[in-house]
Amino acid sequence: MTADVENAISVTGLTKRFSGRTVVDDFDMQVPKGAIYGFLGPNGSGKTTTIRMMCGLLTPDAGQGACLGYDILTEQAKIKARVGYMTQKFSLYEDLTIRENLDFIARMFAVPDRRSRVTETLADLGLTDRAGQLAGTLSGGWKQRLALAACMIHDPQLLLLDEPTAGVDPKARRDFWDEIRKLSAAGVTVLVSTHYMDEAIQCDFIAYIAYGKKLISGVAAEIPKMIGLSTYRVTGPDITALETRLRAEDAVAQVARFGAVLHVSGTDAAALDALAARMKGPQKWERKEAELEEAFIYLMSGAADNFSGAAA
Ligand SMILES: Nc1ncnc2c1ncn2[C@@H]1O[C@H](COP(=O)(O)OP(=O)(O)OP(=O)(O)O)[C@@H](O)[C@H]1O
Repeated sequence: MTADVENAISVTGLTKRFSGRTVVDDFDMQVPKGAIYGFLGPNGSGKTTTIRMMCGLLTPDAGQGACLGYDILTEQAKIKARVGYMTQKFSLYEDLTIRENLDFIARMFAVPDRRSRVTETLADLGLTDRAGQLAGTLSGGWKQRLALAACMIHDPQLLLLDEPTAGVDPKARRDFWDEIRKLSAAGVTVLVSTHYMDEAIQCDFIAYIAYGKKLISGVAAEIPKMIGLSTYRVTGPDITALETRLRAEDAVAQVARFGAVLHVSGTDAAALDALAARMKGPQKWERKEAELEEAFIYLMSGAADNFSGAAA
């Protein structure tokens, strides 16, 4: 057992090769206990492989570290017993009832007082009356709540979420994140792998991974500053034509449109200021603090699948 009271996870030099190809390269990371940590990056960039190594679910070819106080190389079973994993796909049995599904998972994790824990979970979910219903007949939002409850049934200290709200309606999505916030406040550490901005902005910390390398990581609110993005908010007439013109400007790294408003960002503040001064007139240009939304769009804009391009 390694003593690390502050961090739920602390790893250095994690490296993984598949068929001679390095898919995760020298990855270091600390995840504070109770944090919601988002992993962003293109398809195939190594997010899942990284997360699995950090949690002792996959053995790295190089590197070391601790997860929940246990060595990721030698104490994997102890870590696994304390991890809840919610995959993107509904992974419960559609032709078992809601109660049977919870009971099955509780049995798998050898949950003490299994029956009462299942009954309690059903009550917490508000599904006591529907305990005998087949899980496959639930709506998407309810399936997701059930899946979350199932992967929390053994009181894990670490929760892994893989694009958790893909395909779920906005209300269910908000409820889901409320639930995740409560778990995080209670000390559960949450790792989220996602491509979606509305999942990314729920995270306290963000790591951006491309081609198996961590390109940026830190407190979510500080990511725009780390990238060095400057942003202007532009409103006024002929926004669509302006958008096209701006995309051709060297000073402009990206133009994000929010209804009738353009957020124009660049990494060279002086060049962007000069452009704003030149363009001012029909449209109003106001400097604004770059936010995580802009940073997310900027980071993900190069998000062609990994290993398909020249940089692979
Ligand atoms: N068991 C495996 N054997 C061989 N190659 C693998 C294996 N697991 C992952 N890979 C490859 O490693 C690379 C990284 O995969 P990984 O699933 O970690 O990426 P990801 O960023 O999570 O992708 P996505 O966002 O699509 O889930 C990919 O090229 C993938 O094909």
